[in-house]
This record gives sequence, C-alpha cells and structure tokens, in this order.
Amino acid sequence: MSLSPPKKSHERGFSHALFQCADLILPWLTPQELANVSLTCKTLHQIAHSITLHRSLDVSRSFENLPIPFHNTGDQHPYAYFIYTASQIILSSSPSLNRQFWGPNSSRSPVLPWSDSSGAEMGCARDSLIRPGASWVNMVDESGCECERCEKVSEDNVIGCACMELDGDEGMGIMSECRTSCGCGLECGNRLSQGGIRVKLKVVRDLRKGWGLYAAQWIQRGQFVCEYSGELLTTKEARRRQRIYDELASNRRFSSALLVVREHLPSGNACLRINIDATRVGNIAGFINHSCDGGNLSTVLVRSSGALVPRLCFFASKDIKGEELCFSYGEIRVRPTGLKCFCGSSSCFGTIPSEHT
Ligand SMILES: C[S@@+](CC[C@H](N)C(=O)[O-])C[C@H]1O[C@@H](n2cnc3c(N)ncnc32)[C@H](O)[C@@H]1O
Repeated sequence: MSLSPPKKSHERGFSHALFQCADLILPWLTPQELANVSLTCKTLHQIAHSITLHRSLDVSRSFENLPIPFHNTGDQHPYAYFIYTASQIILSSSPSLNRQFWGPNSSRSPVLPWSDSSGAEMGCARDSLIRPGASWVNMVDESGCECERCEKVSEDNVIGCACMELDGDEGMGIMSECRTSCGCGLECGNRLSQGGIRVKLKVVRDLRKGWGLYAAQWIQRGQFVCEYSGELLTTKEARRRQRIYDELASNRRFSSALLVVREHLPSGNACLRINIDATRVGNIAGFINHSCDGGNLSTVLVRSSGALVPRLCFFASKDIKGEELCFSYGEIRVRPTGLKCFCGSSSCFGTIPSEHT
C-alpha cells in the first residue's frame, strides 16, 4: 500500500481555488465543452459529472413550478441542451442567447436579461372563448371582463369559468383570460394558463422519435398543460431558419421546433401568422411529438398579457393517464419524402406533416 504524502497548504489552496472556479464556470458550458473539460483532471471530471446529473433531473433549470426530469434508457444522451425560457421572447430583444447557467448550485437559475420581454404583465382581453376562424385582433376590451363568471370555481379547482370550456372541435381554439384590471387573482378559473405548469411531466427518449413529453400523473380533460415558448420570429427570419433546419435534417438526425400558427381572418382575405421557434431557445413544449390522430392535446391561442401576440397553449383534450403527450402538427405534407412518422396511431399517415413556410 502506498500512501501519498499530505498535501502542502499551497496545494490545498490551489485545489480549493480550482474547485471554486470550476463551480462558477462549468455550469455555463455546453455538453461538448463539459465533456472536453472533464477529460483534463479528476476534480473537473467529478464536477462535470455532478452537473450532468443535475441537468438530467430538471429540463427547466428551476424556471417552472415543478422539476421535469429526463428519462433515457435507450442511448447515451442524458439530457437535451438548449436555452430555457418559460415565456415567449422576441428575437430582436434577445442580445445574447448563447449560454445559460445550468448547474447544481443554482436554486434558481439566473434570469437572463431577455427572459421578461414577453410582457408578463397579466393584461387580458374579454373572458370569452372565441371559435376558430374568428379574428383575434382587436379583441382587447379595455373595460375588463365580466368577472362574476370567474367566481364559479369548481370544487376541484380546475375549470372555474364557463367561458373556459374548451372547444372540442378539431383545430385551433382561441380564448381570452382575465387580466390585472379584472380584479380577480391568480386563483380565478379564467387564468388557467397564467400560473405556469402545474402538472407533473417528464421528457422521455425514444430511439425513433427522439425526446418526447410525457404526463407523469393523471391529467383531467381541459386542464392546462403548458405553453409553447420560444423565440418569436418575423416571417422572413422563420423562412431563413426553416431552410437551414431542412438542410441540417437532410444530412443528419436533427430535430427542429419551429411552429407556424396561421389564423384566417373572417374576411378570408388575410391571414395572421405567428412564428415561434423553440429549437435553440424554448421550453418543454418543444419536445411534444406529432400524432396523426390529433393526440391528446388541444392547441389554444390565449390572449392574456395585453401584448399584441397571443400565447400558444396546450390543454388536455381528453383524460390522460401518464402516456405521451402529442398533438397534430397539421394536415399538409408538401414533401413527398418527408420524415417518417412513428406516432403509432391507427390513422398514421406514414410521414410527419410539412409545409412551405
Ligand atoms: C418539435 S420536435 C419534437 C421533439 C423531438 N422529438 C426531439 O427529440 O427534440 C419535432 C421533431 O421530432 C420528431 N418527431 C416528432 N413527432 C414524430 C413522430 N410522430 N414520428 C417520428 N418523429 C417525430 C421529428 O424529428 C420532428 O422533426
């Protein structure tokens, strides 16, 4: 047995300084950078290992109410790396989106300068459910909503307002939630999407579909699940990025999460378009896979912030008992050799929907 000589005080000081520096810097690194650093010495290897473990325990870096863990028993990817934002951000107001602190020593990840840019103020429009096809522009009613309806909170505290009943039809629902001027609080049944994620979720790896979002508890039909957050893009920028993503996907396995929402105005002459890209900067909704049968989520445009752009939210379209959460990416398939679909539904079309953006 060989005993190493006791460390001299300057060596102990060096180790301590190295540890402190690494603890500050390593949580900012990408997985590749972390892997490179971890090869250099035992101390850095250990710190990198604990950061990897920590990252796999919560996709949301504590930005959401509940931790959302990664589960992967299929291959070597412990987690997916991207910059997390719990709400929509506007591209032009995001100066530097390259890095985000993600490590064990943050009880709350530092808030990036742009994370509040969506106007988190709870302004909202009239508390009514507008059917698809209706215009969602100019719906803001400055006089506030008829809040007596909001007081009808159900016993299980899930759906409190008659006007919140979800549209069971196919396609996109549109609704408005209460805002500050309504006088009601966050517990109001007409603010379902404003309190963040309240259901337990997890992100599970599938060898064919990649990561997918799963319910980790029973979710009642109509319950709010999550918002689709990411970078709000101009149409020009969305088209530019889509071309890059298509190219990347043709060369190697690459998952993009650029969602285009189109809303036709009643006149039929115009179409409003929202481009949300969750590929590089986004939230857990970027992991929701496609299902040809419509899946178990309804997409609803929610206007609640007083901002011009509504938020795209997902609500359970049926009772969900711990299965994968899916929705339909659309009906149109412009690419004959589109990505193969593995949704597994009886109505599977064989390829994932694709459109010209
Ligand atoms: C918005 S991302 C969903 C999350 C993605 N699975 C991941 O690992 O990041 C969309 C991509 O997921 C994959 N995907 C989604 N639904 C799928 C399905 N039904 N079958 C096969 N792949 C699917 C495709 O690669 C698609 O481009």
